[in-house]
Amino acid sequence: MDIIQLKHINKRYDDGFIALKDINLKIESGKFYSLLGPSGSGKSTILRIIAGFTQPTEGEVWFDGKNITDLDPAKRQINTVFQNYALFPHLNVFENVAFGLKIKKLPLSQIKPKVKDALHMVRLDGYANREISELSGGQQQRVAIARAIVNEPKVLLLDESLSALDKRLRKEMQFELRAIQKKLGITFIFVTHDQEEALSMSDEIFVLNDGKIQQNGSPVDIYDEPINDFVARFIGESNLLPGRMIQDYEVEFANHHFQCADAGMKANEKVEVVIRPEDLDIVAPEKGKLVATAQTQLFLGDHFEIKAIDTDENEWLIHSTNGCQLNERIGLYFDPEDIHVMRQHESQADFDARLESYEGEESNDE
Ligand SMILES: Nc1ncnc2c1ncn2[C@@H]1O[C@H](COP(=O)(O)OP(=O)(O)OP(=O)(O)O)[C@@H](O)[C@H]1O
Repeated sequence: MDIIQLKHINKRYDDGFIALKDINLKIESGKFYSLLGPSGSGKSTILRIIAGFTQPTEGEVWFDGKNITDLDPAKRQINTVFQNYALFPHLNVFENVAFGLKIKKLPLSQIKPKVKDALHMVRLDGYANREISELSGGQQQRVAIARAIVNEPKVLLLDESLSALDKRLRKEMQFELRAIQKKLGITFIFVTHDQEEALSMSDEIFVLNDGKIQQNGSPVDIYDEPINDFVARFIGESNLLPGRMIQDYEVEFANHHFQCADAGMKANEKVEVVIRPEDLDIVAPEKGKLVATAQTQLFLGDHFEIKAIDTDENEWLIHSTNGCQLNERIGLYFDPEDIHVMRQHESQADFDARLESYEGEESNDE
C-alpha cells in the first residue's frame, strides 16, 4: 500500500530558482527508500516537502489516502532525523528522547517505558543519564533516531544523517539503520549523495538530478539497467561508448558488431553502450571480443583495476581478479547480457517522454 504520494510537485524558491520539476513518486509502507543525487539536485527539498517544513509551489502531498499538502508538520505522522542530529546539548539522553512526548503532555509513567523501548531499539540501554557531550558521533546519531522513533511515526525521514560519521562508523550505522527499519517495520526515506550507501541499504532508490527524478527502481535495476548516461555515470563506474543498433539483439561499437540483449530500437539508431568494469574479463587476445593494451594497473586488495586502450582507441576500465603486465596485449571478454544499450543524445523532451512511458509500464506491472 502507498503511504506517501507526491503528485506533480513543483518548487520555485522566492528568488525564482526552480528546485523541483514535476516530481511524482509513490512510497509504500514498510520499505527502505533512498533519494540519491548530487548536491543541489533537490533531495532535501523533497524531504522538507514531505515533512511539511517547505510548501510546494504546485502539486499535492498525500499520506495514507489523505491530501496533507496544507497540514501542519507537527500533525503529520512523519519524523525527521537531520544531518546535524539537532540534539539539545543541555539535556541528557533521556530528556532528549522524551522531549516530544513531554510536549504532548504525556504523564511520566507513560514516557519512561516508551523512552526505554526506544533506547533499547537503538542499542543504547543504560545510556539514559549520559550527557550528549559524553557520546560518540555514532551514539549521538542513535539518540537522534531514538528521539524520532519514540513518537511512533509511520514514516521516518533521514537527511544525510550519516554524513558526519567517519567511514567505518558510517558502514556500521548503515547496517544498524537497516536493522532498525526491519525491526520497526516502518517506512524510511533516506537522503544521500553516496551511491554505494543507497545501493547497499535500499529496497528502492529514486535517482535525482537537476530537480527531476531520473530513474526509480531496485538497486539491481538501477545498477544493471541505467536509463540514461547521467544514471550510468552516477551509479558506479562505467565504460560508456558511442554505438549504433544494427538490428534487434545486435549492436556495433568499438568498430565491431556484438550480440546484445536489447531489442525494440530502430536499425541504425545511435546509442550509447554501458559495460560495467566488473563485467569485463581479461583473456588471451585470440579469445577476446576486443583486443586492448594494458596502460595502468592498481591492486585493490580483492581485485585489480586496469585501464586499457582497444585497437579502436577506446579507453576501458576493467575490474578483474586476474592481473596482467603493463603494455601487454590482452583480450576483453563480456557476455551479451552485460552490454547495456541506451539511446544517445536524447533531447530533454524525448527523455521526458521515455521516462513517462517507462513509468507507465511500471504502473501497468502493478
Ligand atoms: N531557501 C532556498 N532559496 C533558494 N534556493 C534554495 C533554497 N533552498 C534550496 N535551494 C536551492 O534548491 C536546490 C536544491 O536544494 P536541495 O537542498 O534540495 O538539494 P540537495 O540535493 O539536498 O543538495 P545537498 O546534497 O547539497 O543538500 C539547490 O540549488 C539549492 O541551492
